[in-house]
Amino acid sequence: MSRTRSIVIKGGTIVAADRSYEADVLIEGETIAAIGENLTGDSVLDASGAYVMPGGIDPHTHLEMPFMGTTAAETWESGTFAALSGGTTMVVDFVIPDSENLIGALDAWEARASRQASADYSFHMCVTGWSEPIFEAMEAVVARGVNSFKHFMAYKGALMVDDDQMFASFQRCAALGALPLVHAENGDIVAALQQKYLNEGIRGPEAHAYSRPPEVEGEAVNRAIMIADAAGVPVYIVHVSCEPAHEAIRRARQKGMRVYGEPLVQHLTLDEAVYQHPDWDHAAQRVMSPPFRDKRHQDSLWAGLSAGSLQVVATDHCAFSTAQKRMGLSDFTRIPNGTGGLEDRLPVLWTSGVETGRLTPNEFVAVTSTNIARILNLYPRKGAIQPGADADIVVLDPKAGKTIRASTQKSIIDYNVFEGVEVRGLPRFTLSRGEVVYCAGRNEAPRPGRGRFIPRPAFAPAHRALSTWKALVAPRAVSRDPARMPIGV
Ligand SMILES: NC(=O)NCCC(=O)O
Ligand SMILES: [Zn+2]
Ligand SMILES: [Zn+2]
Repeated sequence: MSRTRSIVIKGGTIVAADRSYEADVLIEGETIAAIGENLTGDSVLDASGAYVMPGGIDPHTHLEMPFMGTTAAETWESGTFAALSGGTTMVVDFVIPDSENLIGALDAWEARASRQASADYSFHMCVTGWSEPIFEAMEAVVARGVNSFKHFMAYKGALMVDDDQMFASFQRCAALGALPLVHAENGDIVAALQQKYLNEGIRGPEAHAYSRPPEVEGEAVNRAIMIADAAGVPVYIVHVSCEPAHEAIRRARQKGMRVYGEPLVQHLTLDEAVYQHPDWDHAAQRVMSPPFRDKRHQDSLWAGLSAGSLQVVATDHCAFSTAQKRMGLSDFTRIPNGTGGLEDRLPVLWTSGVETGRLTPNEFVAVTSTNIARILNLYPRKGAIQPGADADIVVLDPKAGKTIRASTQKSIIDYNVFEGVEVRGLPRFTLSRGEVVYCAGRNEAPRPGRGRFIPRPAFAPAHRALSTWKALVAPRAVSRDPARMPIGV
């Protein structure tokens, strides 16, 4: 019988969310077998001078997403290769059903992913309406290992749900032990502002930002949090871009509410000046919702990450080609919304976060991997360097650097929103379930289809705690002595 081959990662500093220490990591097969000194194995990966971290988890991607009359050009094959080469070993993508057939949509996403993905993956299911079949299907979705449901408060006339639909779906999430996610922008106000700028003849990408001011996001985040509280369920706000949104999350968490906030690496580092760029393509390539903001909002997001009021840094990787962006040449509302970042999230965050002292290396691991593994009930299989965990590991070299260029990226998109940015903190090796899937200096793509669907059970610990508490404090009928009741009614 053949013995499982082992690998030892030697000479590095293990950086976990809670501490850093020097040790070797022994991998047998797909999992971590031991952590200690002087470990031996069949082969050795040299991590001297480098950090050994849990592989990044990007909980917000839209690979090959059908959206705004086209389909995001980044495929599962190119997107997951890009992810691995940037140190991200797992993505969580959004299934968008175009009918009440949630399971059919899940099957379609799974078919694309299982054929092409080289990184592990999981899914969130989108709830884009409300009906008895959707209510029923949500249970079947959870049984398939998908424990999170996304709701869009924007994209009126397309994906947007109203408050009553969202409340009904949140209640269903509470009962099923699932986590609701929310794209929080007031879709009615956005639609009205879009019309106003079109009427005024402001038709370029700059109007995209004008029509989605921070207040529109702040209002929606407050509303989503209140609706979640009324439904008795935790809530996760995606792509938090500004202080009013962060403020709502911060305030709720101070009251003990179980609310999570996810800024994107793009919102932390790129600003709204891009929409004023004289080159139309440059501005349109950066159109996403919510739009990039000014420095005041970026400072708020950074503060939230170090203070703990924001927990996760994602990308919302939803990448369209320049040709696709030009669908909105004469009308900004037709520019497909979305930007890329999967390949660049870790190096950009390392450079702008850890190298500047805004994040410690341990906080970096927390916001790129461990926190989301906990929130999505994947921990410690993912998001941890410990015996028994999947050997999803990035050996990050803090001295290795590059200038980001679309011409050299793994992503198949013809531009990069971080073009020209100098970064350090590049992967020397990326391992996915014990296999070296990326090695700096070698341009070998991993095998498409090697990635695996990772099921996520319902009732994460925070969900269980909140439902216990809500049951304890739920309104109850007062039991009265009949002698103290009025007679004759
Ligand atoms: N964010 C964005 O502009 N596009 C992707 C879809 C979404 O998350 O709203
Ligand atoms: Zn969104
Ligand atoms: Zn998104």
